[in-house]
Order: sequence, then structure tokens, then C-alpha cells
Amino acid sequence: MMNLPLNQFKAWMQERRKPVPLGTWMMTHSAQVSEAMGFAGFDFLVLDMEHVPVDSADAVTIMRALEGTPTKGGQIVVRLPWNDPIIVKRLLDGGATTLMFPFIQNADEARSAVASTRYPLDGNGGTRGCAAVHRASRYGAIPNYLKTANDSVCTIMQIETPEALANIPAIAAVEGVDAVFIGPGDLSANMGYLGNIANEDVRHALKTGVDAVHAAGKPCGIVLGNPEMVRWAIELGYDFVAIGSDMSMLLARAKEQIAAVRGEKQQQAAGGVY
Ligand SMILES: O=C(O)C(=O)C[C@H](O)[C@@H](O)CO
Repeated sequence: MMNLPLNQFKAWMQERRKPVPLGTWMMTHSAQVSEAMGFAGFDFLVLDMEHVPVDSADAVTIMRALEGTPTKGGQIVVRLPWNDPIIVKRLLDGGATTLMFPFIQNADEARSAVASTRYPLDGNGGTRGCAAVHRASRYGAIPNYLKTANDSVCTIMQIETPEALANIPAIAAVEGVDAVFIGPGDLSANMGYLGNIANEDVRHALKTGVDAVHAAGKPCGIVLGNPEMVRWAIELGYDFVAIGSDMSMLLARAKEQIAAVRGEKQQQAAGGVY
């Protein structure tokens, strides 16, 4: 009998794996580029549906392309366009098992997010609609899918405003929240420092945030734009980190090659770009 594969990312969150899992964002909307990134050596890849015009069908195509690479299954973190149960249902049925919810502001929103990932079972308040034959159940080849799916899902709540930062203890305490992720781009913008992630107040907020998540007993992740900032976050205690994106790496390397041939010096943005 075929069983649901282990959600490796969820297991890493539970064990607080060291060295911390390292990932990047996938912003190219390309199944081929995503597949290539699957062989780069990242522990996880974030399939971004918030800033990239990727619909549910595109997301399944990209997940399918990654299935033949070392970075697959739960190691594909699908960043949803919004905390929307309809999109969650389609992506879970499409085989996603690690979901990142943007702009979670409070515990009620976190509870609603978790509920949308759960089938109603044992009074858990789950609201995920049922279908049996889809990619997630390997088209019915996993006979006990409905009874085992809930435990295979990993949910990550994004903190992106000062209000959410203040609500971390309540958000992180919600049953079924496996991890918290601090979005430095939007958090800095909502703190009044648009585009200035390296600002001291923002850095202080990023440290406050990870400490608050740990005080609630949960792992915390972040994305930053260059190796120096990523190493700084790891020293602060972040439990999973993403560096840049496929698109930023592509363009950075192209500009680097042009500058090298022309003997020009390249300017780097303070907080990196991603
Ligand atoms: O606020 C942030 O920062 C994030 O949520 C990540 C960015 O949206 C993404 O562009 C990272 O590449």
C-alpha cells in the first residue's frame, strides 16, 4: 500500500535541524528554471504566488517539475497569494504540503489558515473540502490519504507589519502553526522604512521577532538579500533562511559578467536585493 511521503521540511522544523535549512525564492514563473534550481543544492525553495502571477495550475506544473530533483515535496514551500481557503484547497489537492500564509495579523487569522489545511476530523475545526482523486492522493493510489493528510501539512505564518510583530506570541501559540516567517521587505515598509531593510530599527525588529517566536516554542524563518545578512540572521537564531531569489541571482550574475569583461566595479545595495 502506498503511503504519503514524509514532509521533510516539517520534520526539519520539528527537529530544529542544524545547519539551518537554506532556501531561496522562485520568482521566474518557469517550470524549467525551477527544476534547475532544484539541483542547485538548496534545502527548500519558495514558490511565490503572492508577487508572481502563478496560478494554481502553474504551481502544480512547477511542483511536478521539481519532483525529479533533490528539492521536492514538502521542501517546496508554497507562498500563497493570500489567506484564502479556496486557493489552499486547490494547492493541497495539487500536492503542496508546506504552505506559507502572507500578512497574518493575529491569532484568529492564523487559526483560519490552519483550519483551511485540515480535513474535518475528531472535532479539529478543519474546513478543507474533500476530494479523493487528485495529485495529492496520487489519484487514489494512497488509500488512506483522507485520514493521513492533515498530519502531512506544514503551515508557516508570515509576520509583515508592526501589529503582527506584536501579536507573535498569540499567532505562534495557535495549534497547527508549525513555523513563523518574518518578511523583512513588508515589515520594514510597514514600519515606515520602505526599501530600507538594513535600517537599525528594522534590524532590531527582526531580532525581537525571532526571540518572540522562540519564546512561544516555534521555529522562525526569514529571507534576506545577501550572504552577510543571512549569516547575521543565523547568528540571531533563525531556524530557516532564504537568500535572494532565482531572478535576483540570474541578474546579479549577468551584471557581474558584463562588469568583469568591461573592467567596471559593481555597486551592491546595502541590504541586498531579492
Ligand atoms: O516581506 C518580505 O520580504 C517577503 O515576504 C519576501 C518577499 O516578498 C520576496 O520578494 C522575497 O524574494
